[in-house]
Amino acid sequence: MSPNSKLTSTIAIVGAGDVGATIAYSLIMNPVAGEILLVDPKEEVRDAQVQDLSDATFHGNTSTRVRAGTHKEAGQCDIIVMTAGAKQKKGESRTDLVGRNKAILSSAIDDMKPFASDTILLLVANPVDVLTYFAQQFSDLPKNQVIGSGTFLDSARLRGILAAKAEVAASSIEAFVCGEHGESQFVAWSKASIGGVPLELALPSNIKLDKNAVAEETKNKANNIIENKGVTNYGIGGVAASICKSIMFDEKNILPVSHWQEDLGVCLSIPAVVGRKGVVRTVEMGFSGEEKEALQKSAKTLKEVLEA
Ligand SMILES: NC(=O)C1=CN([C@@H]2O[C@H](COP(=O)(O)OP(=O)(O)OC[C@H]3O[C@@H](n4cnc5c(N)ncnc54)[C@H](O)[C@@H]3O)[C@@H](O)[C@H]2O)C=CC1
Ligand SMILES: CC(=O)C(=O)O
Repeated sequence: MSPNSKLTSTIAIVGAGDVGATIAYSLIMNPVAGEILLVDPKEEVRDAQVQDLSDATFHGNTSTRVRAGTHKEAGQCDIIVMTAGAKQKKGESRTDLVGRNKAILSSAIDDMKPFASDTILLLVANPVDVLTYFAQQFSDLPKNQVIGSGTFLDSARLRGILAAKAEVAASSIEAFVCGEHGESQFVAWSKASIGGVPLELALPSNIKLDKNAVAEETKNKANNIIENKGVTNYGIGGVAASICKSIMFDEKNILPVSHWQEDLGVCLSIPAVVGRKGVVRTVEMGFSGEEKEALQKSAKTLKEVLEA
């Protein structure tokens, strides 16, 4: 898509803080929507973000207009990206945010109703898998239309780490983190490949891969960033914009997003086909026995948070 082609779609970003604004910026740099609405009860911050982001549209993207919007208007957009909520302070886990962010989600959804029938609600606020589940309950939208960014960000981090070790482009690596966007996540090592060749075979012979260390480094990356700058915003900015693009242009990319798992009774990430209808289908991964166990464990952890 040329940056100046006519774009007619609308994306609302509910929560115009660090993450919301960075997602908007990514959507300006990689044009997806004709209009981006920022929604936030902190009006001064929201309006300042609108002005700053509007300045960014002068450089190449004249198709996207950024403006302040209401929750009601957000409910009518093609995609609603939900970033409203508290973020972790140093030492806090994502699940520590559940009480505060469930209340914010519930009131924001009430304010947005009634939703356009084909809107896609994309959850980003944490704990993202738990909030995706609650958003499905509160919104009454079809479950395939309510998805979370899930382990897409963790998978991007994993690919970056593997790419540096293997000395190849991250785009040539196929590797997924699955399960919870949190402590119980796991790497689907049995499906990892480089250039279509199984990881073990494709790695240079002088590289000894410590899988546990790589999985831990991947999992801990958010905490390490938050420890030093207080927020993670650029990674999720790119990831959320990619999901929006796959939805808006009906690209049907396979993305590890959080979505409803009928057999597990929770929302968590398994790679899925993502298009204009949201999750089109979950990919049958053929997990190894160990990975199946890790998936069950992740679902159990999430159920405990849902039922607490
Ligand atoms: N899923 C992921 O991979 C990632 C998730 N996050 C999560 O994103 C969330 C947002 O993080 P930041 O932007 O850094 O926080 P922030 O504090 O900078 O911004 C949050 C914004 O939400 C707004 N807000 C509160 N209630 C609202 C409502 N009812 N309607 C609209 N806006 C409302 C606040 O006024 C604030 O401006 C956090 O929960 C954080 O943990 C952050 C990075 C990655
Ligand atoms: C904050 C968060 O969830 C992340 O950066 O992974």
